[in-house]
Amino acid sequence: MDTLTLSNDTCAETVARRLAGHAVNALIGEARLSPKPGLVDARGSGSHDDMDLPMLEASAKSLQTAFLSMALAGWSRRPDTALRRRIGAIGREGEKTMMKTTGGINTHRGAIWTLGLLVTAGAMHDGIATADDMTRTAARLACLDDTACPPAFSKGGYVTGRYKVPGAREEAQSGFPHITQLALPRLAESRQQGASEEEARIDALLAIMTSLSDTCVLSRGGPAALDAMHAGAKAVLAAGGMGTVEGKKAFDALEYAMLSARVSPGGAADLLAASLFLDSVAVR
Ligand SMILES: CC(C)(COP(=O)(O)OP(=O)(O)OC[C@H]1O[C@@H](n2cnc3c(N)ncnc32)[C@H](O[C@H]2O[C@H](COP(=O)(O)OP(=O)(O)OP(=O)(O)O)[C@@H](O)[C@H]2O)[C@@H]1O)[C@@H](O)C(=O)NCCC(=O)NCCS
Ligand SMILES: Nc1ncnc2[nH]cnc12
Repeated sequence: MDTLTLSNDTCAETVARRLAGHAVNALIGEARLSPKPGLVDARGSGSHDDMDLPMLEASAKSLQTAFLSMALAGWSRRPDTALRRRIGAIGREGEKTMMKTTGGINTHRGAIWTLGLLVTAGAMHDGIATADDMTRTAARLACLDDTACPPAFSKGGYVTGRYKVPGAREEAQSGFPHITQLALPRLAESRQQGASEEEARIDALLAIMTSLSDTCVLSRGGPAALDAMHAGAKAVLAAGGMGTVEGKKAFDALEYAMLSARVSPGGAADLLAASLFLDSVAVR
């Protein structure tokens, strides 16, 4: 191996480890963030009776290897079908590892998809890219067919077909608009307005919840629950967000509604984790 190859390999490994580490940290940061309506957080299990914070943290840590493999596979490459198939295969292995870790509970299937694409995209740009570069490249990858992916029933596939709305696949294929147009701008705005870091992150989650067709909410609660989530999240932000007394009051009402309907915005949680990932690795 010549010196150039060796240094390129070393660089790939260093960048891939950094990206995978940030992805896991983003998942842990999302899981610990409190309060979140309906979701598992540091206070409890929200609308879930099969998940808790230690399980989410263990699940996040178990995905380090999958994210590392995706980043190594994507290093300095352009999007093509071979790469799409490769990360699909790694993603399915990651799902198996997650399921083994959680005893069969689906904690992070959507996150493996969203963060997997973004980690790969980051490595395709050699670890030096803006959030827009990474989301655009991830979208190109998501638009490619993974012909090796076995067809299987999914709740997301069922509700997106039934209610004619976009789901996780379409969010990625359209360049993650809920991250680039809602979460990241809101995170910056709330920080600038003097909200604490925790409050700013909750505001970013709420910004996603104002508009996402979250298939977790749809499959448990139908369109009425989804509409209530959109309206409730808008009310919190319109009241000034989590950094204000009125915003916190509106948040309590939203949380009460989501817990009563036993719904939980798992898709929005994944997109928040992906936003935190981009916030920590993207070049500005
Ligand atoms: C392309 C895939 C994402 C599959 O998508 P599909 O929609 O067909 O399948 P689902 O199994 O439904 O997974 C989608 C998960 O994505 C999250 N999500 C939901 N809505 C959106 C949205 N609009 N935009 C982005 N992301 C979204 C969500 O994941 C989170 O919630 C899960 C927990 O849900 P919960 O309802 O609480 O738990 P369940 O046990 O499922 O239900 P209950 O019984 O409790 O009610 C958890 O996974 C969170 O992460 C959706 O669940 C992709 O997964 C795929 O093709 N995979 C194959 C392998 C591959 O290619 N991997 C990727 C390599 S990069
Ligand atoms: N905090 C959380 N609670 C429930 N489901 C999730 N999926 C991803 N993050 C989650």
